[in-house]
Amino acid sequence: MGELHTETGGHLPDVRLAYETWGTLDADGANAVLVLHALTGDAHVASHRADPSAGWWEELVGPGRAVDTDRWFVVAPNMLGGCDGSTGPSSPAPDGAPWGSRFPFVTLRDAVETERRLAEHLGVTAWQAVIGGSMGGARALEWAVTHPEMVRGVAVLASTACSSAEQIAWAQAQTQAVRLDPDWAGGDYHPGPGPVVGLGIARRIAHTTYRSAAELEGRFGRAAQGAENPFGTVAGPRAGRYQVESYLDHQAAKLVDRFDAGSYVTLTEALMSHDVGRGRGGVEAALAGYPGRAFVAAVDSDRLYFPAESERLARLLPGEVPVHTIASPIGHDGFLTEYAQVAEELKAALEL
Ligand SMILES: CC(=O)SCCNC(=O)CCNC(=O)[C@H](O)C(C)(C)COP(=O)(O)OP(=O)(O)OC[C@H]1O[C@@H](n2cnc3c(N)ncnc32)[C@H](O)[C@@H]1OP(=O)(O)O
Ligand SMILES: N[C@@H](CCO)C(=O)O
Repeated sequence: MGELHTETGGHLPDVRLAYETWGTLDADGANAVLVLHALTGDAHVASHRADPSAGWWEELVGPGRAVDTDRWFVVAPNMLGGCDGSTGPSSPAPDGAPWGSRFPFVTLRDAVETERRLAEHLGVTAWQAVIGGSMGGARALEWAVTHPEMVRGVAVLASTACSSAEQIAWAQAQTQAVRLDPDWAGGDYHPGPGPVVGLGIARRIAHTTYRSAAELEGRFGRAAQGAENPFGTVAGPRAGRYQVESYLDHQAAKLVDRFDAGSYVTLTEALMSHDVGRGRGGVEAALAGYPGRAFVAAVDSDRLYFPAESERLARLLPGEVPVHTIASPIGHDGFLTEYAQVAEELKAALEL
């Protein structure tokens, strides 16, 4: 994608974006749909011939699905700063060593600029829809506000127009957990293994906010993990655990296995900076300038991206925009597990 001067004055001499596509682009380049991933997601939204493994929104995208790949050319990039093929802190800098601490602070606007260049590279002239959940929804809104002439429809699931103090607070605990791990080494831990303890703690904090208290209670309650004695964690050398501790240990290990700590901090801080109203006279003024279609959905049990925030977003978008409800007991992650509930409404609202 060439060189990038970032919003806050950083410089990347040569940005690479990894992406996947489905379907065929028409000659006018306008039958396109952009799908944007959440914090630790990737470009693999759905299966395709080259990679038949299920994607994270498998039931949304494909032949005959709500985003019908027989009709639409679907594009999904890995975000700038990520670790699934796009340029991020673990990628080589011009001197061949990983960027590490030299990787600049990036914002969602910087990510949108790299995605705009990707559109140009692919020959896409307009998006019928830009769709995302959580951080993907935040980027989708940034797209709509930054390039309204290119965005005919936007879908924002479990997300907001700007990160709230509460969301920033949870995120800060996570970035601190990574940064305060001695193996972070100021961000220059490559080749690794790096701050795996800190990253694991960050995921435990994050994952708890992605789920609901009711789900954790119903699923684990106060049960012990197998024959382990939970009181062992306090009293003795035997590290007994509650079942929910074991579950979070597992979630932490899974993320540490598949995600780079530098990317985790970079993307988390990009999301903390999210504010479509920055430099545009505030959120209200920024959203008022978007003339396209909009679809907004919230998970009823979300305790990180409250449904009330989606209602505010819908009110501020021009026209009558209803908030569609994903009914799920699990919390924020419901936009990844039960999105199919709103797939038909999304298709209708964005004329897909
Ligand atoms: C694998 C990848 O590459 S994912 C790439 C794309 N990723 C993304 O888009 C990120 C977003 N995705 C996610 O965050 C998640 O995948 C979600 C939210 C969609 C689903 O979360 P999951 O962790 O799969 O579901 P769930 O909360 O039910 O946890 C199940 C896991 O907990 C484990 N588990 C359940 N109870 C316990 C326990 N008491 N102790 C230890 N582990 C436990 C299960 O064995 C299972 O393990 P597995 O995932 O290794 O099979
Ligand atoms: N579980 C998701 C939700 C973030 O909003 C992720 O890790 O990307």
